[in-house]
Amino acid sequence: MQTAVDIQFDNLEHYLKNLLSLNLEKGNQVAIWRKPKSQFLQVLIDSSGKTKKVSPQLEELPSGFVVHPFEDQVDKKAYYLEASTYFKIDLQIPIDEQMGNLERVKSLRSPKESTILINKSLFASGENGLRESYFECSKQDFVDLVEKGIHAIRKGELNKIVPAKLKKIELNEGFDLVNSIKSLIQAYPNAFINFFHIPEVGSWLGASPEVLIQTKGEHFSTMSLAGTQKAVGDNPLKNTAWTQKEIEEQALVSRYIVDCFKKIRLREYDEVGPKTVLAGNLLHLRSDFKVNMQATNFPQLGSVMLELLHPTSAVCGMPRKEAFDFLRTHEKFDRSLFAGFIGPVNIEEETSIYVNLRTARLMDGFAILYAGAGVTEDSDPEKEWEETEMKCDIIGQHLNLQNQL
Ligand SMILES: C=C(O[C@H]1C=CC=C(C(=O)O)[C@@H]1O)C(=O)O
Repeated sequence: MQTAVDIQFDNLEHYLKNLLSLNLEKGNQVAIWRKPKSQFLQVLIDSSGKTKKVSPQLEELPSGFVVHPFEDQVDKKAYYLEASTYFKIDLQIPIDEQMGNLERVKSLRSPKESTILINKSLFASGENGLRESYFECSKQDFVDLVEKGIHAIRKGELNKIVPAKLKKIELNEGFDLVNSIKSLIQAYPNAFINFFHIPEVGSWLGASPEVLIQTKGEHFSTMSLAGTQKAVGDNPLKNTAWTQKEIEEQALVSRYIVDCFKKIRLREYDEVGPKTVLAGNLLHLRSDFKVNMQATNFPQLGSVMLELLHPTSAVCGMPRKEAFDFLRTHEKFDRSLFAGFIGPVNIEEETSIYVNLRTARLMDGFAILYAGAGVTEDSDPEKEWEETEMKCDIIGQHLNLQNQL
């Protein structure tokens, strides 16, 4: 075995495979992410050996990573990985030129050996807690749910609803997590690429397009993201037309955010948009909201808005309570962490919480993909189904890659 001093890694993948195999084997909790448009891969390891839950009073938390399911917990708490170790890797610099800034890995395994060990630890986990979510959702189940939603909207019980489905796909025997992370990073520069592993909860991999709340210094931001179509042609951002249904669907999410600001009597905010944005090979409509927390005297706006916003009408519906009750009654599976929120807290003086969308739960031999679609009065169930298929593909395409062992 080589010692820490003379260990040489061929490349980023080789280093990450060694780092992950060692930490997963030890039972550590791990979060790895790359923020939209960033050149850094950020790595957090919680080696406390304890699964922790905290109230998401973000401003008071030490550096960490939060993970909250779609449903509010009885105790209103989120899983919390504390940063026993935190560092970042510059994706534009060869790994051997930045070893001094990275977590030391004290033994060198071949990529193949590391991948086998990663899979052993990755899949040994997650047996507790969220098991009831393993359920197959047929096309008919989803279409029926959309029709029920449209019916409830026509009766005036709801304005908008976001039914979801789950889709089980087989994983190749040599599933290569690190290769999938790398592939997602390259494919989706505008997404929040994330992987997290909490032994008692499970392992998830995703590429979220949606910020729930972000705070940096005195700046707070959030966004309303909705309306989906496939990006086609040379310049989809300029040449896309949106239907009334999609415009309304997104406007309802913006209205939801503005209603939250109203609840706390916050009047000074900037709203820009909606504009067309690219998320993978999909287009959405997005409006950005910004608040100066110092000027408005709202130092805790991050936590306050997190509580008010989640789950937004981009993943649940409007009115929130009625939409939530509708999904609880009619959606036949547990969303688990899908459409919950995840992200780094107080790391480098920034907090960035994303909606857990375009995501997969990694299981032994298979993955569960999740996707929802915003339904309004004018929705076509068949089209909503196709939309969820496209959303599932965003992650699904990057799981069973050519085996590179
Ligand atoms: C619920 C999802 O996306 C939301 C975010 C953007 C566009 C959406 C839509 O067009 O329905 C959804 O509201 C999902 O990806 O599963």
